[in-house]
Amino acid sequence: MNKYYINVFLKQTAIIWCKRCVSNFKTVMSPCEDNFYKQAIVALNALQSNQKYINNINKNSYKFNNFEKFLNRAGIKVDDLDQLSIIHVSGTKGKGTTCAFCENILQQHGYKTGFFSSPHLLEVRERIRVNGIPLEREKFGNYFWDVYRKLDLVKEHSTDMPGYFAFLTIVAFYVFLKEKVDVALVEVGIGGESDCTNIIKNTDVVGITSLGIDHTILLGNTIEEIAWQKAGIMKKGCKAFTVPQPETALKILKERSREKECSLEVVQPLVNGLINVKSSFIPVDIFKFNVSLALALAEGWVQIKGFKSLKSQIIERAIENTCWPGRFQVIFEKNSRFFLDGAHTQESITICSNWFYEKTCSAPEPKVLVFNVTGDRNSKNFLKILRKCNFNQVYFVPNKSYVQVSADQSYTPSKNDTQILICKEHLRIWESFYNVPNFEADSAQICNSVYDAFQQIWKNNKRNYNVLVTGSLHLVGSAIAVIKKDDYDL
Ligand SMILES: Nc1ncnc2c1ncn2[C@@H]1O[C@H](COP(=O)(O)OP(=O)(O)OP(=O)(O)O)[C@@H](O)[C@H]1O
Repeated sequence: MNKYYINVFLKQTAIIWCKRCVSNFKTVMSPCEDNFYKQAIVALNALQSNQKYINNINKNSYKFNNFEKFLNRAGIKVDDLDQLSIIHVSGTKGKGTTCAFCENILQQHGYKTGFFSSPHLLEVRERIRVNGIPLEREKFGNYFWDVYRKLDLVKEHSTDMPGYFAFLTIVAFYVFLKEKVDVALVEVGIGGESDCTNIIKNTDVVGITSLGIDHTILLGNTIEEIAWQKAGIMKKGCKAFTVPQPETALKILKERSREKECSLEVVQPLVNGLINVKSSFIPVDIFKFNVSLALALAEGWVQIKGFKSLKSQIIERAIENTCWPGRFQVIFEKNSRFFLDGAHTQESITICSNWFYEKTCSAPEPKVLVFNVTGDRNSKNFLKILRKCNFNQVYFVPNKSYVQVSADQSYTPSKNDTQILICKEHLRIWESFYNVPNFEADSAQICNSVYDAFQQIWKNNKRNYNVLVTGSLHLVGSAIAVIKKDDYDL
């Protein structure tokens, strides 16, 4: 039995690794097919990165940025997207988890599902799923090159190509049309109003998950501004759902739903008896919001399509065996417990540190933090929250699995490498806590990669540790790549 099937930690941590999850990480390929896929990744990585795109755009004029032009060049007219029945989801936190639950509920009722999400943990193909399974490498490669060649053929100058996220959005639409999915769950990239996924004109169902402060450069500094952006995905005649939100944000959502001429329902966070369903991979505070919204989206969708009502037994089973790696995931490896959660907003870091604290407060093992953040997020606030866990050892690391491991993963940080500079800033902040009364921490240091940090943890075979990896989903992805090295073909 594969070692990461093992649901390790006694009764404390019930992780349900369904077969769907495992297949996320393993595909056997012939060398030729593998090469085809790898070339696709190289071409994809050469497109403008999301970070560069964000740095270059003007907040007030970034709407779609030529997206329709690129979509047309790929052979898709905006009207063609009307063939898809879409559940469009925005929000600050919980989009991925909510969509994963909704996807599984609909799939287990026999509908063919498509799901476009971001970011990925290990491989980009995780972002485009059909029937709950990421596209196989070969299929991803085929679809990728279909779209890439069409765009490349007619480009007017060398940089006349969509950026990384826009390109993947086109591929996702292309896949869902070709695969003739019954329902396409589409998670926005950033915001809503101006996100390229919002090119869709007709949406059946809209979900807006918990709102909070993130991506402020693009979306604004207040919860009201952010709510306005996120509500931009509502469409005339759709059914929109959200979870309870701060009052001022909810007011904006309601105004937007009137303006867009659609209904808006605030879904209460407790789904009948479902709170007792044995899916404890996420803390109950998050579970009740994300699951209730997921169920409302699924029910809203069958209603709008005029299909039969969902069955409670199937719903329960689907909720039980949904998994969404990198979110409140616990893996046991080489005697240590790794708690992985890609929290990267203040609210999420609070929930994540409470989760880790509750699971480990009475455990005798030393506590270790492996941390990084990306973008313009305020790491000081995050670290302030995390310090309450009383870590014995802290590692600040770039979002890299290994230093110089293979051609496309190679990374040798220089002294002035931006990621190392960010780690230095984290270390400086952490060391400033040493003056805080009752603050306990043995030591903190910078490592060049997650592997380097884990080696330090594993070098002492006799000791068991509780290790929290958080601050960035990219960091969590790198950690999974290191932990699952034997199972996963890097
Ligand atoms: N309802 C929620 N409230 C607060 N935090 C949440 C909630 N749901 C998820 N999170 C946190 O957000 C992290 C990412 O979860 P998820 O992938 O579901 O959200 P997302 O909105 O898709 O995130 P991203 O914008 O980073 O893609 C989780 O690891 C968890 O820490």
